[in-house]
Amino acid sequence: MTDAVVVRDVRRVFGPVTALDGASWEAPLGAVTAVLGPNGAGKSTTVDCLVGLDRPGSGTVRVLGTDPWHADAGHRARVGVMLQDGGLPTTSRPLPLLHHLAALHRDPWPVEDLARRLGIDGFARTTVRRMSGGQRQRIALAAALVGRPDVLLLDEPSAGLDPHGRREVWRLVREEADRGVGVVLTTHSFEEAERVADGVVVLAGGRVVAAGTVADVAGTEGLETTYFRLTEGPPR
Ligand SMILES: Nc1ncnc2c1ncn2[C@@H]1O[C@H](COP(=O)(O)OP(=O)(O)OP(=O)(O)O)[C@@H](O)[C@H]1O
Repeated sequence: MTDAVVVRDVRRVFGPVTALDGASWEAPLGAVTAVLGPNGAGKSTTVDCLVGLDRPGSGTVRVLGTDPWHADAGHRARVGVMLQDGGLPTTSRPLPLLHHLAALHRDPWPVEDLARRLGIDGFARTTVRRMSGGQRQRIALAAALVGRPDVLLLDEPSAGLDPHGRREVWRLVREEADRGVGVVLTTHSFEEAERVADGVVVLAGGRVVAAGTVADVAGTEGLETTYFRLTEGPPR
Protein backbone atom coordinates (compact mmCIF):
# COMPACT_ATOMS: atom_id res chain seq x y z
CA MET A 1 0.00 0.00 0.00
CA THR A 2 1.20 3.55 -0.70
CA ASP A 3 2.49 5.34 2.37
CA ALA A 4 0.73 8.53 3.38
CA VAL A 5 4.05 10.31 3.63
CA VAL A 6 7.63 9.46 2.70
CA VAL A 7 10.56 11.72 3.61
CA ARG A 8 13.87 10.52 2.19
CA ASP A 9 17.31 12.12 2.83
CA VAL A 10 15.80 15.59 2.89
CA ARG A 11 18.05 18.62 3.26
CA ARG A 12 16.77 22.18 3.38
CA VAL A 13 19.15 25.04 4.02
CA PHE A 14 18.20 28.67 4.66
CA GLY A 15 21.38 30.75 4.33
CA PRO A 16 23.55 29.75 7.30
CA VAL A 17 20.79 27.61 8.88
CA THR A 18 20.44 23.93 8.06
CA ALA A 19 16.77 23.32 8.86
CA LEU A 20 16.74 19.71 7.61
CA ASP A 21 19.94 17.72 7.48
CA GLY A 22 19.24 14.42 5.75
CA ALA A 23 15.95 13.48 7.44
CA SER A 24 14.27 10.19 6.48
CA TRP A 25 11.04 8.74 7.83
CA GLU A 26 7.64 7.59 6.63
CA ALA A 27 4.04 7.59 7.86
CA PRO A 28 1.46 4.96 6.88
CA LEU A 29 -2.19 5.41 6.04
CA GLY A 30 -4.63 4.46 8.78
CA ALA A 31 -2.38 5.72 11.56
CA VAL A 32 -1.38 8.83 13.48
CA THR A 33 2.29 9.76 13.29
CA ALA A 34 3.49 12.41 15.74
CA VAL A 35 6.57 14.47 14.87
CA LEU A 36 8.28 15.78 17.99
CA GLY A 37 11.34 17.95 18.37
CA PRO A 38 12.65 21.12 20.01
CA ASN A 39 11.99 24.60 18.60
CA GLY A 40 13.89 24.93 15.35
CA ALA A 41 14.25 21.15 14.86
CA GLY A 42 12.74 21.35 11.37
CA LYS A 43 9.15 20.22 11.99
CA SER A 44 7.38 23.11 10.24
CA THR A 45 9.92 23.07 7.41
CA THR A 46 9.04 19.41 6.91
CA VAL A 47 5.31 20.16 6.90
CA ASP A 48 5.86 23.01 4.41
CA CYS A 49 7.67 20.55 2.09
CA LEU A 50 4.88 17.98 2.49
CA VAL A 51 2.26 20.59 1.68
CA GLY A 52 4.19 21.77 -1.38
CA LEU A 53 4.78 25.28 -0.06
CA ASP A 54 8.50 24.65 0.12
CA ARG A 55 10.86 22.32 -1.68
CA PRO A 56 13.78 20.28 -0.32
CA GLY A 57 17.23 21.38 -1.47
CA SER A 58 17.98 17.68 -1.94
CA GLY A 59 16.24 14.42 -1.15
CA THR A 60 12.61 13.61 -1.81
CA VAL A 61 9.22 13.98 -0.16
CA ARG A 62 6.15 12.10 -1.30
CA VAL A 63 2.55 12.38 -0.15
CA LEU A 64 0.32 9.56 -1.41
CA GLY A 65 3.16 8.76 -3.81
CA THR A 66 3.13 12.26 -5.32
CA ASP A 67 5.75 15.01 -5.23
CA PRO A 68 3.81 17.80 -3.48
CA TRP A 69 5.79 20.55 -5.24
CA HIS A 70 4.34 19.42 -8.59
CA ALA A 71 0.97 18.24 -7.32
CA ASP A 72 -2.23 19.01 -9.20
CA ALA A 73 -5.59 20.08 -7.77
CA GLY A 74 -6.76 16.46 -7.62
CA HIS A 75 -3.91 15.59 -5.26
CA ARG A 76 -4.36 18.70 -3.14
CA ALA A 77 -8.04 17.87 -2.60
CA ARG A 78 -6.92 14.59 -1.00
CA VAL A 79 -4.66 16.33 1.53
CA GLY A 80 -6.02 18.33 4.47
CA VAL A 81 -3.64 20.90 5.85
CA MET A 82 -3.48 22.90 9.06
CA LEU A 83 -0.50 25.24 9.31
CA GLN A 84 0.74 26.98 12.44
CA ASP A 85 -0.26 30.38 11.11
CA GLY A 86 -3.75 29.34 10.07
CA GLY A 87 -3.91 31.82 7.19
CA LEU A 88 -7.65 32.24 7.64
CA PRO A 89 -9.37 35.23 6.01
CA THR A 90 -9.81 37.64 8.90
CA THR A 91 -13.17 39.12 7.92
CA SER A 92 -14.93 35.78 7.42
CA ARG A 93 -17.32 34.05 9.81
CA PRO A 94 -16.79 30.36 10.42
CA LEU A 95 -19.87 28.74 8.92
CA PRO A 96 -19.87 30.57 5.56
CA LEU A 97 -16.13 29.90 5.32
CA LEU A 98 -16.57 26.18 6.00
CA HIS A 99 -19.56 25.94 3.62
CA HIS A 100 -17.44 27.59 0.93
CA LEU A 101 -14.61 25.09 1.49
CA ALA A 102 -17.05 22.17 1.64
CA ALA A 103 -18.46 23.18 -1.74
CA LEU A 104 -15.01 22.64 -3.29
CA HIS A 105 -15.14 18.93 -2.41
CA ARG A 106 -17.12 16.00 -3.76
CA ASP A 107 -18.07 14.36 -0.46
CA PRO A 108 -17.52 16.91 2.30
CA TRP A 109 -18.07 16.49 6.01
CA PRO A 110 -21.48 18.04 6.85
CA VAL A 111 -20.49 21.49 8.09
CA GLU A 112 -23.01 21.66 10.94
CA ASP A 113 -21.80 18.34 12.32
CA LEU A 114 -18.15 19.37 12.12
CA ALA A 115 -18.94 22.74 13.72
CA ARG A 116 -20.75 21.02 16.57
CA ARG A 117 -17.94 18.54 17.13
CA LEU A 118 -15.36 21.31 17.35
CA GLY A 119 -17.54 23.64 19.43
CA ILE A 120 -17.58 26.20 16.62
CA ASP A 121 -21.31 26.86 16.91
CA GLY A 122 -20.56 28.66 20.19
CA PHE A 123 -18.81 31.49 18.31
CA ALA A 124 -20.40 31.10 14.88
CA ARG A 125 -21.21 34.82 14.55
CA THR A 126 -17.70 36.02 15.37
CA THR A 127 -15.30 37.06 12.61
CA VAL A 128 -11.91 35.38 12.49
CA ARG A 129 -10.25 38.68 13.44
CA ARG A 130 -12.09 38.80 16.77
CA MET A 131 -11.61 35.15 17.69
CA SER A 132 -9.35 33.88 20.43
CA GLY A 133 -6.31 31.85 19.43
CA GLY A 134 -8.00 28.59 20.41
CA GLN A 135 -11.13 29.45 18.42
CA ARG A 136 -8.99 30.10 15.33
CA GLN A 137 -7.27 26.76 15.87
CA ARG A 138 -10.64 25.04 15.78
CA ILE A 139 -11.62 26.74 12.52
CA ALA A 140 -8.27 25.87 10.97
CA LEU A 141 -8.71 22.23 11.96
CA ALA A 142 -12.27 22.18 10.63
CA ALA A 143 -10.95 23.62 7.35
CA ALA A 144 -8.42 20.77 7.15
CA LEU A 145 -11.09 18.14 7.85
CA VAL A 146 -14.05 19.39 5.85
CA GLY A 147 -12.99 17.84 2.54
CA ARG A 148 -12.62 14.40 4.16
CA PRO A 149 -9.03 14.07 2.92
CA ASP A 150 -6.98 10.85 2.74
CA VAL A 151 -4.03 12.50 4.43
CA LEU A 152 -4.05 15.12 7.19
CA LEU A 153 -0.96 17.28 7.78
CA LEU A 154 -1.45 19.15 11.05
CA ASP A 155 1.16 21.53 12.45
CA GLU A 156 0.59 21.67 16.22
CA PRO A 157 -3.18 21.14 15.98
CA SER A 158 -3.86 21.30 19.72
CA ALA A 159 -1.52 24.18 20.64
CA GLY A 160 -3.44 26.75 22.64
CA LEU A 161 -6.60 24.66 22.96
CA ASP A 162 -8.38 24.25 26.27
CA PRO A 163 -8.73 20.70 27.68
CA HIS A 164 -12.15 20.16 26.06
CA GLY A 165 -10.86 21.30 22.68
CA ARG A 166 -7.77 19.12 22.98
CA ARG A 167 -9.82 16.06 23.85
CA GLU A 168 -12.11 16.63 20.87
CA VAL A 169 -9.16 17.12 18.52
CA TRP A 170 -7.65 13.86 19.75
CA ARG A 171 -10.97 12.06 19.23
CA LEU A 172 -11.38 13.44 15.72
CA VAL A 173 -7.82 12.64 14.73
CA ARG A 174 -8.14 9.12 16.11
CA GLU A 175 -11.45 8.54 14.29
CA GLU A 176 -9.99 9.75 11.01
CA ALA A 177 -6.98 7.46 11.34
CA ASP A 178 -9.24 4.54 12.25
CA ARG A 179 -11.17 5.03 9.01
CA GLY A 180 -7.95 4.88 7.01
CA VAL A 181 -6.64 8.42 6.92
CA GLY A 182 -2.90 8.97 7.29
CA VAL A 183 -2.46 11.65 9.94
CA VAL A 184 0.85 13.43 10.50
CA LEU A 185 0.88 15.96 13.31
CA THR A 186 3.62 17.97 14.97
CA THR A 187 3.48 18.48 18.70
CA HIS A 188 5.45 19.45 21.79
CA SER A 189 3.16 17.36 23.98
CA PHE A 190 4.28 13.93 25.14
CA GLU A 191 0.76 13.34 26.40
CA GLU A 192 -0.60 14.02 22.93
CA ALA A 193 1.88 11.66 21.31
CA GLU A 194 1.20 8.92 23.84
CA ARG A 195 -2.56 9.28 23.76
CA VAL A 196 -3.24 9.67 20.08
CA ALA A 197 -0.24 8.54 18.03
CA ASP A 198 0.69 5.12 16.72
CA GLY A 199 4.11 6.17 15.51
CA VAL A 200 6.58 8.83 16.61
CA VAL A 201 9.36 10.64 14.78
CA VAL A 202 11.78 12.70 16.90
CA LEU A 203 13.67 15.42 15.04
CA ALA A 204 16.65 17.30 16.46
CA GLY A 205 18.87 19.63 14.51
CA GLY A 206 17.14 18.66 11.29
CA ARG A 207 17.90 14.96 11.73
CA VAL A 208 15.76 12.04 12.80
CA VAL A 209 17.07 10.88 16.17
CA ALA A 210 14.32 8.30 16.76
CA ALA A 211 11.42 6.81 14.79
CA GLY A 212 9.09 3.89 15.38
CA THR A 213 6.01 2.97 17.32
CA VAL A 214 5.34 4.98 20.45
CA ALA A 215 6.18 1.91 22.53
CA ASP A 216 9.43 1.28 20.66
CA VAL A 217 10.63 4.86 20.93
CA ALA A 218 9.55 5.19 24.57
CA GLY A 219 11.27 1.90 25.49
CA THR A 220 11.56 1.21 29.19
CA GLU A 221 12.47 4.77 30.19
CA GLY A 222 9.32 6.40 28.76
CA LEU A 223 8.82 8.88 25.94
CA GLU A 224 9.69 12.01 27.93
CA THR A 225 12.99 10.71 29.29
CA THR A 226 13.93 9.28 25.90
CA TYR A 227 13.12 12.61 24.26
CA PHE A 228 15.29 14.63 26.63
CA ARG A 229 18.16 12.19 26.27
CA LEU A 230 18.01 12.31 22.47
CA THR A 231 17.46 16.03 22.04
CA GLU A 232 19.83 17.46 24.65
CA GLY A 233 22.18 19.98 23.09
CA PRO A 234 22.64 23.68 22.44
CA PRO A 235 19.51 25.55 21.27
CA ARG A 236 19.49 26.45 17.56
N1 LIG B 1 12.12 30.79 5.48
C1 LIG B 1 13.12 30.67 6.35
N2 LIG B 1 14.19 31.47 6.31
C2 LIG B 1 15.21 31.33 7.16
N3 LIG B 1 15.26 30.41 8.14
C3 LIG B 1 14.21 29.58 8.24
C4 LIG B 1 13.09 29.65 7.36
N4 LIG B 1 12.19 28.68 7.71
C5 LIG B 1 12.75 28.05 8.76
N5 LIG B 1 13.96 28.58 9.08
C6 LIG B 1 14.85 28.12 10.14
O1 LIG B 1 14.94 26.71 10.04
C7 LIG B 1 15.00 26.14 11.34
C8 LIG B 1 13.88 25.13 11.48
O2 LIG B 1 12.65 25.85 11.61
P1 LIG B 1 11.24 25.12 11.76
O3 LIG B 1 10.21 26.20 11.75
O4 LIG B 1 11.13 24.05 10.76
O5 LIG B 1 11.36 24.48 13.21
P2 LIG B 1 10.24 23.78 14.09
O6 LIG B 1 10.79 22.45 14.51
O7 LIG B 1 8.93 23.80 13.41
O8 LIG B 1 10.20 24.75 15.36
P3 LIG B 1 8.97 25.15 16.37
O9 LIG B 1 8.87 24.04 17.36
O10 LIG B 1 9.50 26.42 17.01
O11 LIG B 1 7.75 25.38 15.56
C9 LIG B 1 14.95 27.29 12.34
O12 LIG B 1 16.26 27.61 12.73
C10 LIG B 1 14.32 28.42 11.54
O13 LIG B 1 14.76 29.67 11.98
